[in-house]
Amino acid sequence: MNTFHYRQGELYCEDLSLAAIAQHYATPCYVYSEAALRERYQSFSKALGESTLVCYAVKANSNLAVLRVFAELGAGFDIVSGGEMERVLRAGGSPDKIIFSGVGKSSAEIRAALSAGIVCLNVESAAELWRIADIAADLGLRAPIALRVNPDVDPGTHAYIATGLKESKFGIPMDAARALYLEAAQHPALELKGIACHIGSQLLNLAPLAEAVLRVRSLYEDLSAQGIILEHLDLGGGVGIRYHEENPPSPADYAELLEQALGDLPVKRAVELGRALVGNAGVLLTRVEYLKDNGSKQFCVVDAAMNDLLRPALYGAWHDILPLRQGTEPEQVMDVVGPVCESGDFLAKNRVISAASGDMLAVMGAGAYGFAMSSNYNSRPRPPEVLVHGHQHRVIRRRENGDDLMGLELL
Ligand SMILES: Cc1ncc(COP(=O)(O)O)c(C=O)c1O
Ligand SMILES: N[C@@H](CCCC[NH3+])C(=O)O
Repeated sequence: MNTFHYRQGELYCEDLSLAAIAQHYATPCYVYSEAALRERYQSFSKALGESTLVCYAVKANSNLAVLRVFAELGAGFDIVSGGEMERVLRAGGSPDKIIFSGVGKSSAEIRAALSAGIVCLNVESAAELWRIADIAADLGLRAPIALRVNPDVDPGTHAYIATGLKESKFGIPMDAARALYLEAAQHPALELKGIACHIGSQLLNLAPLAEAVLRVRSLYEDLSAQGIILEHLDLGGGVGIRYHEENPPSPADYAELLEQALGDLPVKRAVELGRALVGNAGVLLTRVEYLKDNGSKQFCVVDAAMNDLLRPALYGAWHDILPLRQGTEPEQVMDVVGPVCESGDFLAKNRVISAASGDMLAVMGAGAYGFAMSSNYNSRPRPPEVLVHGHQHRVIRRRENGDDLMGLELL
């Protein structure tokens, strides 16, 4: 699907000119395509089939309107906080399709999740397991749980977003998990539902995931042999997307991997996809304030910054930057930088760009971990978010103003 495309020199989102949107809402501004959200979810859910619950990993983009699109499509949700659970429920998500991951669930979050009746808590340590058991017993419930195992495989991604290596804080080592299942099976307030695993994000090569899935399978078989029959295997998220020249796995590649590894088991599956569902459904629009020549270095100073899109500063991540109107300015090699007082505040380094002051640009691939990781650093209001549907656009989160930035403080 060609969500963002040029028509007569203007960049469009679906049937709307992004320049017109930038003029309407001012910049910086996030824009998402509803058609792209739907298409990405449907292609994964179709490829993976009915035996797999496709959960949307809310952390990637937790806007209520985005969540509502996925809820309407029947998605499950992978959450990592009580706040994310509130948002999913507010957007119409069903508790019986919510999975709760994360290494540091508080007692209040566990109590809220159990009371809401979510389908499974993915447990990350023995200490957390016994806390969940105590809270469930106190509530007079049985807690539905999976242990998140750490398969110790190298996902071949950026170190900050690799989660399945033994030195990472996530999951329980396989042998410890095996023993913990046997103990947990004796506890009356625990209901053993499945096994969970997630090895990292922006996976471009499926071989490490295949290895992890085989380790999960082996644990499932061991437990079955000991009389512990689990209902589901949650294989996590992490399918990568194309930001620049990557060649990410397709939904069909991913489905084939799961089918080959698990197709003969009488067990349901869940996946937790974030970036693959929303990453290329969104852009960040920005305007060029100044071109600046420091002699040896050229800068394109724009009105979006690391507080709006942190990925380049945090991971050195590449995002394509395209003009909203293809112009005639000569191309130059420039750093695209924002107004924030940090030398790490850049959206691109040494990029060939044709731009003049006042031009508008789109930072591509900004639908995942864009607004979700934004902040008010330098007391900058966070940008609005806009959803496009065919010829229509609507604001789905308004721009923050000075009152938003000071409203919670006491002099
Ligand atoms: C447990 C868990 N599930 C799902 C995801 C979603 O990852 P992605 O956006 O790469 O699909 C993450 C993030 O890495 C995660 O930690
Ligand atoms: N924030 C990361 C992904 C983190 C995945 C969550 N475990 C990124 O932008 O690539």
